[in-house]
Amino acid sequence: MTKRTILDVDVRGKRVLVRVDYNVPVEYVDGDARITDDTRIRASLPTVQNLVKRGARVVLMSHLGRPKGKANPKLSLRPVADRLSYLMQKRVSFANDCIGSGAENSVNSLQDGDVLLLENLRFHPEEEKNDPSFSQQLARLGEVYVNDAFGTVHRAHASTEGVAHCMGERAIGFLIEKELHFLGEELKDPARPFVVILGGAKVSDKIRVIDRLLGKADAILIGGAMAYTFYLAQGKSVGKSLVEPDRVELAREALEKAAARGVDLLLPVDSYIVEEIDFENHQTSPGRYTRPEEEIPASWLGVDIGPATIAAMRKKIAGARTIFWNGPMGVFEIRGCDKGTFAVAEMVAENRDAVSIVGGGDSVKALHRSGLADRITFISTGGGASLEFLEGKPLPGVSVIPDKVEKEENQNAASSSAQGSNKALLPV
Ligand SMILES: Nc1ncnc2c1ncn2[C@@H]1O[C@H](COP(=O)(O)OP(=O)(O)O)[C@@H](O)[C@H]1O
Ligand SMILES: O=C(OP(=O)(O)O)[C@H](O)COP(=O)(O)O
Repeated sequence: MTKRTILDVDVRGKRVLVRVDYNVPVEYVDGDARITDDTRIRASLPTVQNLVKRGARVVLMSHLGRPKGKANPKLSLRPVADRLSYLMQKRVSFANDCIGSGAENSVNSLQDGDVLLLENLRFHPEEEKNDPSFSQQLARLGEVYVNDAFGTVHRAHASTEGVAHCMGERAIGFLIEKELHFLGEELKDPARPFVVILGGAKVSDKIRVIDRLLGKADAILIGGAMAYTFYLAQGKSVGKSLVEPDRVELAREALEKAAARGVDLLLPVDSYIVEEIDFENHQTSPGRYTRPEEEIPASWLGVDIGPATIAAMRKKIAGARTIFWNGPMGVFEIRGCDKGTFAVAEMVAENRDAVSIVGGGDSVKALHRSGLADRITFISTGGGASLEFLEGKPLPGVSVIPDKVEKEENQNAASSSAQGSNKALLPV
């Protein structure tokens, strides 16, 4: 059964509250925010443009980063409104808050076909708590609820789940529809060997997924900060590397399970290490590679995989027939710590016999930086979301949208093909 989409809803003259994922990478140069990858904004355009064309009053809402429930000017969505306006060649207004009288006044002044972006939802702690009264305040801003935030469908937050229960009309947008369709088709019965590459910094979230992936993948290659929690589980020292001590037990269980099931769980055998890292100014102290199997000294931290690890990964990636990659291999934003990530991008791109899927905000940014994005089969806007989909878990942001009724399915088969341009592959 497929989900109701925006094509199943009459939107003309209605206030349509759309959850998008505009959690884009942002860097600050001389105090000014610069969006360094706008894939997620571009990916929302088919839905937003379709709603505008059909005379909806479009109210967009998103989070940006993890401000922990407090307003933080560095995580304002205002620069995103400017980029969206540029991409649409159309005025996009901005509300300084996502709830309250200011937001309601901004929404009420919209005309048919206008677009408004609300300020960062996560400036309110109630968003991530899925607080019912916060959901009701959001629901006052629209008659129709649309979820098109694929990157955030695995979160049961007020804007992705709670608010939908307060609104009569609900649907998914074209981005979620396309992602579910592609990932569903390709990952249902993946061509083997199926190789999953995992890295990045969201260790506590993503390490939980490994347990289920052990039943699906033939090999799991680990890099990024994720690797160091596994090192702890093996009793190795990790110095000052980013680790999640609460997840060491999970990592130990995953290692045991992988061995018992004969799944290749490949951990780095060497790392690029530094003594100091300044994320804000993109600098590190001079670094060096560890020798294979050398442990990380106490005052150092691992910030990339090393050449021996890259060589070991090359073999696995070259032989794969399906590749799923989420999470950079190191702090690729900083020169010197980017070699592992770009090497993996190259290896994935080089394997022309495999279906390759790369997902996640930062992974996709790295892929674009590598210049190899057009050699990847599918670029997903979701990292954690696509992993949870692969794991087979219900996604709260999708479950909350009703299924199509049969009559609608038949009607839309015709109207979707007529609207083919709205469903083009990601404009990346
Ligand atoms: N060894 C490491 N130590 C600290 N941060 C790391 C390390 N390796 C990768 N990262 C960081 O992980 C971040 C991306 O992680 P994550 O959000 O999990 O990926 P994605 O957005 O692709 O899902 C990047 O900003 C990168 O700098
Ligand atoms: O960037 C995101 O996920 P991703 O890093 O897994 O791609 C989404 O916007 C979700 O963000 P969250 O992991 O802070 O809930």
